[in-house]
Amino acid sequence: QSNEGSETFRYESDITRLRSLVIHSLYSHKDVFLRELLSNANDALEKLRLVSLTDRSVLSAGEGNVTIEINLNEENNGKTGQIIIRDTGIGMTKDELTKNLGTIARSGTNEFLKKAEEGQGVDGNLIGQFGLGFYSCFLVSPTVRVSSLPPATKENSDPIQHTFISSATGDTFDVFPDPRGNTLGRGTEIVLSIGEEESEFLSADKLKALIEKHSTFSTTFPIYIKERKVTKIPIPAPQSPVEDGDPDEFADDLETDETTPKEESFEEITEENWIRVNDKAPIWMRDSKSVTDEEYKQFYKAVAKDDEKGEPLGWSHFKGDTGSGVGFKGIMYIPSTLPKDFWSKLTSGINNVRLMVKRVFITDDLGEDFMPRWLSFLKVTVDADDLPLNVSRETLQNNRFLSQLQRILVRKALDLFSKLSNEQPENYKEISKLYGNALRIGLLESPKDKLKIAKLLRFASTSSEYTSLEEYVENRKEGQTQIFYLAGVGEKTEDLARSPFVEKLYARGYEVFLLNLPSDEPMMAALDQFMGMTTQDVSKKGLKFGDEEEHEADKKELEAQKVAFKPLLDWLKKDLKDQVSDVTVTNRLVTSPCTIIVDSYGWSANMQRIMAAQTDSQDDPMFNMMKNLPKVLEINPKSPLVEGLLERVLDLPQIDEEEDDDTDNKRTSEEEEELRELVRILFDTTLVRSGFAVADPTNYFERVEALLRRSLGVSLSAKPKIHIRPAPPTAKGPIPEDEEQKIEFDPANMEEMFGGGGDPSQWMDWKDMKQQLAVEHDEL
Ligand SMILES: Nc1ncnc2c1ncn2[C@@H]1O[C@H](COP(=O)(O)OP(=O)(O)OP(=O)(O)O)[C@@H](O)[C@H]1O
Repeated sequence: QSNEGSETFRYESDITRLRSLVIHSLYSHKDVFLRELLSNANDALEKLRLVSLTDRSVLSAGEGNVTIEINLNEENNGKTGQIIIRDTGIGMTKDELTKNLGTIARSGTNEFLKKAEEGQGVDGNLIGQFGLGFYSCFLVSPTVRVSSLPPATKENSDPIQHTFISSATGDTFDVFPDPRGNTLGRGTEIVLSIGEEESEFLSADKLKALIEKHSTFSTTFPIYIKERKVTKIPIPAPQSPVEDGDPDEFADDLETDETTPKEESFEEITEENWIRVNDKAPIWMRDSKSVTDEEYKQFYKAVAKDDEKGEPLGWSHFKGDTGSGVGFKGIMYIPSTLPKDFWSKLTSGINNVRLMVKRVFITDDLGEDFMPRWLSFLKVTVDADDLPLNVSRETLQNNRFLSQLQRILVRKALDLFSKLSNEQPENYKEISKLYGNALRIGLLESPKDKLKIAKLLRFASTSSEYTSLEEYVENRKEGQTQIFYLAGVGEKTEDLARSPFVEKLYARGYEVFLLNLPSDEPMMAALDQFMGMTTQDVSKKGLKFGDEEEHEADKKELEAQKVAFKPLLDWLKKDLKDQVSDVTVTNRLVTSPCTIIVDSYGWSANMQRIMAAQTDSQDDPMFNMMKNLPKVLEINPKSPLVEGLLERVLDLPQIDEEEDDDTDNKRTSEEEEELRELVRILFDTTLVRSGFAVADPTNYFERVEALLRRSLGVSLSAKPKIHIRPAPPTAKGPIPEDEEQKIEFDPANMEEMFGGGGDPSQWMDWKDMKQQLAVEHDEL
């Protein structure tokens, strides 16, 4: 090299690999170079600021800033040129230039090399995860020249500006004293030579757009860019004799054009101005009191490009400390729409948390389960004041800061929901419609927060279309210790309100939650207790009004009814012994003659339907066990129908218990057989009324028909008068050709046959569909 005092150094082997990997694998993400260089410049300026705290003299060479200049190569019509980035930061000595840029492997290197060489996700994300730093400049520039000058200090009172030169491919680099002398005053200058292929970067507008995209908030130091403005100034044309005359004289003359000034008569004036690019402080760094709603909404538009409505339903601007000394500031938004694929994406993670460190964007991929999936819709920007910039994702995930941050974000989210529910009740209705299901899942998945989440839920009930658990507890009746609810997935609340399980509670004036979301029942069961009350599925055993003790008369009446109805109970128990484990008298009914309940630990009818919707559940032993758990038939002693049944049973011919089995058949009188048929119909109907499925629908319909025949006086044995004409004998020979009717099984014809379905190969495989259903169920 011709530079005086130049020394040639060999790159460390890892660095050579890193350099070539960066260049090859990130080819399509070239524009990261600017972000990385600006981030380095910011670090250098921050370091200078730190040093200046103890030694003011280092600041003598002026303010801390970054400047970007584009020099076009005029010989080449501006198709090639240079980009020069200067900072007035801490700079580097000769030694530092050599070590920092060439010979010392940095923290993330090995991990990055491993990942990149395995071909794992070498894309924008990987760039975000690793500080690729300096070597990204080789993405756009085949040779890079760095000159640097540290400030004068006691230890180094007369620093000398040095230059580092390296090409993208060689395995050596040179360092020498800058032949220009100390031109920088302080700091670092990076000169990139831009070839024709990368000429898009030789535009101030392009660079400004890149800064806006990646680094608007990346530094508090001003970034200036030199803009060239070319203006054309007309040069007054020499006076012609024609123009001396009356101009109107030629007004209609086609030749007039000839008098307009020619191109040569313009002069180009180039003005160069330094324009500040990053003059806005990011809103999350500001005091929330100084930020207007409009500004919050504007920022939301920038972070939530996928929100069609573009307006958040609420936001929270927070700052704090993780407790381990890392301060942070952030903003979280509740979007006004859920992405269409939100529920199917729940398991694959949504990257809605943008982590910045000191305003430098680090990553929006903190791993699938950084935010609990039920809160993954929140759009969050968090800026930490202190985290190593070049941490990899693995080290990030193990970072204490992140696990603390995770807890804090959940808490902030719950606080935000709670604040909105108190302060903006109308808006909260919309929120709870959109996110109610997610919050229910949150209650199921986050036992620690279940009481907080429970307060955020809203339900319909027998007394209100929209109410909360807290309001429910407030409105409870004296002595009431249970929160009553009935769940029926997808059912209308009006229909649930008419269920036999609700009628007595409703008639007595107790409030019952009417729940129809799939997550409702498991959620209520998981909640178990709320403000000292327990949750009670009214279709299950264990319901208590709470005033039973005070009403001795009621209790006595029930006892008396148990005695009076004993013959009916005994008869039913015997007759329905395969279907129910017990038959009891109940006072939970008003007009319905009977109902079927399950044990408190069993699945309700609703839950059985949910579980049955799961593919393959029929073969699942757990499903079958839960499905066949004993049910109890409860009869309403006040129902005229039940009274009628009792009379019938009492009227049955008396059976002598002493007689042996041989005579058993004779004992089954015709009356008893008829009664048995009626009871079967009543039982099946009660199953349906109670939300269960009838075991054998064909049998059920035959019984109903028999009942109808009896009431119409039609003979039970009468057969339909119908003559069945058998099909002709098996056909022989080929099918006669008839083009019009011929339908060949050709996938290309499928569209016609089924009225359009696109490319059959794109159709969902039935197996996939089953799997998807299973996934949906699991999410539940
Ligand atoms: N503009 C600069 N001024 C002063 N020192 C610099 C400058 N740019 C780079 N350096 C030095 O060179 C080192 C290597 O830079 P590089 O960008 O490759 O990695 P890094 O800064 O350590 O990581 P990251 O890219 O995550 O910031 C830096 O640590 C710093 O010491």
